[in-house]
Amino acid sequence: MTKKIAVLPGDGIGPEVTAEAGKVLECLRREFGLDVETEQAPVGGTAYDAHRHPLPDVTLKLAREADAVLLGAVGGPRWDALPMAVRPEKGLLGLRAGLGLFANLRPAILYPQLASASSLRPEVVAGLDILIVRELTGDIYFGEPRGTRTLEKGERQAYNTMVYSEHEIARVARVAFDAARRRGRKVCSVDKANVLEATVLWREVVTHVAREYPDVELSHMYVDNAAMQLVRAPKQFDVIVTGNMFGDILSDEASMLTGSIGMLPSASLDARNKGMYEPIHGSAPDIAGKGVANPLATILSAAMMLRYTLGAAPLADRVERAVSTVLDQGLRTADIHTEGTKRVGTREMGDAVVAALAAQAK
Ligand SMILES: NC(=O)C1=CN([C@@H]2O[C@H](COP(=O)(O)OP(=O)(O)OC[C@H]3O[C@@H](n4cnc5c(N)ncnc54)[C@H](O)[C@@H]3O)[C@@H](O)[C@H]2O)C=CC1
Ligand SMILES: CC(C)CC(=O)C(=O)O
Ligand SMILES: [Mg+2]
Repeated sequence: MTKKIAVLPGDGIGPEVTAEAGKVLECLRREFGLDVETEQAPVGGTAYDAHRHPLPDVTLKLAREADAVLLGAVGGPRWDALPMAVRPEKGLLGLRAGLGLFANLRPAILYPQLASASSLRPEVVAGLDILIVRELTGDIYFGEPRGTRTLEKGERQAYNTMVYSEHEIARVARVAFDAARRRGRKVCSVDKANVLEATVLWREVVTHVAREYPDVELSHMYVDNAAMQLVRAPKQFDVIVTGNMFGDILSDEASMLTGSIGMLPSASLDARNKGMYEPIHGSAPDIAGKGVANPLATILSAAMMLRYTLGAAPLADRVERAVSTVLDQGLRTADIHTEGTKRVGTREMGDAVVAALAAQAK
């Protein structure tokens, strides 16, 4: 049966990079018989401009009814002064919560061709393959109470609440342990249990869940140390499981080990592997509209969609192979450009991936 993909381009470079992933899906349809149809809807700032809300009902409905969602990015300076409740980022958080996407898989894999684009020495990152499993619907991003109040003497005070329940921790921990079983059988749980009660509970629950996985080695690390270890010796990690905020920050850090934030895809999954797929980066207002954004993170997110939700792992392999081919050809967007390689724009990079994919059908 035809699978439906909701495409939510969003803001800034979002439409530029999702357009290239769209071309890749179209190529898979044409050349390899992938049975999908796509439908677009607004999210983020562009949705606010059109509907006065960053997540209009029509978008949430489309996302709920679709088999999978492909999202670009949301946000930008144009909407930064809006009240928090209608900021573009709330549209994204609303989608994650509304679809129950509690597990965010962020693979940080170094393509060998990009070793010299990494911010670390090639020998430190060669062969890097880390999976960050970030809890996505809890923590300080969703905790109540939150807000701003005025104290007696007229000074304003703002507050947020870091909160985790046992079931939220246990379910994402199981995702991490299950993933570790399919790879290096090591999970490092990252927390701040020396200071924060919410993460004392995190550590307790992860330790408890680990008993179900005697074949997987569990370690714990404080987040400040983890941030340091990621740039000191990143290959010590196999699967990292952590909360929403720490995972957000550590995955941006890990992306640079692979050459660029423009290389890191993600899958946000519910309990039945229905998912939303998006690059880990934001709307990059500094380069939006210039045609220079790296579309590979979004194209690789579409590959994750093929693998996790559409049951088309062989096609996911093909897309990843096509990305490797264009890197072999020496094509680089500005963010991964190094001496001796050819600088290309967003569209040229997307077209090259499509050409490499189509060549596999010959
Ligand atoms: N998932 C989402 O939709 C996210 C949205 N945001 C929003 O995006 C806006 C900008 O946030 P920033 O903190 O600047 O983060 P950002 O990820 O948009 O950009 C950070 C830096 O990375 C570069 N970059 C990002 N993606 C790139 C790509 N594909 N190719 C080449 N370079 C790339 C940007 O040019 C910029 O210099 C904000 O409104 C923020 O709230 C931020 C992160 C995630
Ligand atoms: C709205 C933010 C939480 C988006 C973000 O930075 C992310 O998901 O990586
Ligand atoms: Mg982020």
